[in-house]
Amino acid sequence: MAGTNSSKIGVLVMSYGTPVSMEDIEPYYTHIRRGNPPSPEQLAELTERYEAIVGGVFPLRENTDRQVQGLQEVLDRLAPGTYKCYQGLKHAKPFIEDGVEEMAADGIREAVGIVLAPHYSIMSVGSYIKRAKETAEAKGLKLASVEEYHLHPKLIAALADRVKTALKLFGEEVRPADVKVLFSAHSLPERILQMGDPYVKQLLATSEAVAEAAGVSDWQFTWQSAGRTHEPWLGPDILDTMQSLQTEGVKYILSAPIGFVSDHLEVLYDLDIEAKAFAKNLGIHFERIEMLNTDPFYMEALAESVMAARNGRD
Ligand SMILES: CC1=C(CCC(=O)O)c2cc3nc(cc4[nH]c(cc5[nH]c(cc1n2)c(C)c5CCC(=O)O)c(CCC(=O)O)c4C)C(CCC(=O)O)=C3C
Ligand SMILES: [Fe+2]
Repeated sequence: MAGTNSSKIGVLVMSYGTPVSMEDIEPYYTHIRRGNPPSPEQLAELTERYEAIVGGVFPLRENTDRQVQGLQEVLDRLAPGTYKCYQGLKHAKPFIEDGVEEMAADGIREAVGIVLAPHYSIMSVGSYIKRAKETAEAKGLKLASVEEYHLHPKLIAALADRVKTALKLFGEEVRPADVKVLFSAHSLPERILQMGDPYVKQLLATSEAVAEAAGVSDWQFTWQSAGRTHEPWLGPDILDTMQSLQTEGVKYILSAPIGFVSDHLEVLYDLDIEAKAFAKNLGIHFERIEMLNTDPFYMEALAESVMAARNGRD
């Protein structure tokens, strides 16, 4: 049995994490809030949002499991017997640290970390990688990392394909040119702008590349899912943007949440329930592109990024 895993390169696949059950929402939320438990009102509000989208399993958990498995399959095809994937979550078990420890326990000496989020921000991908590197160092494991893949040609192709497909959801009478495509991503506190963070620039670059590949000329980028804290968050928010678009006479909106890769709360609730109802009130027909989940092109973009990072210097 010796050496079956220890000769492999570990791949730490990192994702946000989601609760395992309704009872688990409180400890999960407390972890997101760096150990400060939410107020009863905050907890009730988040629980209601999850109740609206969860039918049994929390969708992000299933999707992350499938994405890790899908990446393993592509890596096995491209480089048989070379890589072994492990999961590491930011706010739920198995935590990022657990994933690195599991690799170390399997005898793995060399690994690559990648986050299931294509755009780099110090507050998102940067913090995942920092935690992974700290544990790897403590365990004597060499860890390279993929910092971004927001312009990977296969990611752009997969997203453009989804935009083109979704433009047909408005019906035959509606010309694609009459539809406003609204790219969006998770807002972050405005102070990232003073930190020289590449997040905004990368999101605009992805939006532009996808619009071009899909032949879309009428598009805009907007933020969504801002936190409810006292500091200012990046705007405009998607609801405000839709309000302005309505006054400009826009009747059809295609939502393209390119900052996310899975069906989860920010998509299934914030867009499909909240934004859709808001649009309906404005008399706007609102549709959304399908999320990437285990899209084969997305899985290949991840696999190629992992292989490139392994061959790279860091
Ligand atoms: C940049 C970014 C991404 C995208 C990149 C990435 O994927 O990493 C992302 C994804 C996600 N965010 C998620 C869930 C939540 N995020 C929260 C709160 C926060 N998000 C933040 C940032 C991000 N979040 C920040 C700065 C906060 C404030 C607290 C803090 O400073 O950390 C809260 C608290 C309540 C609320 O504010 O709504 C929840 C429940 C889920 C899981 C959904 C599910 O379970 O289906 C996913 C994929
Ligand atoms: Fe979040």
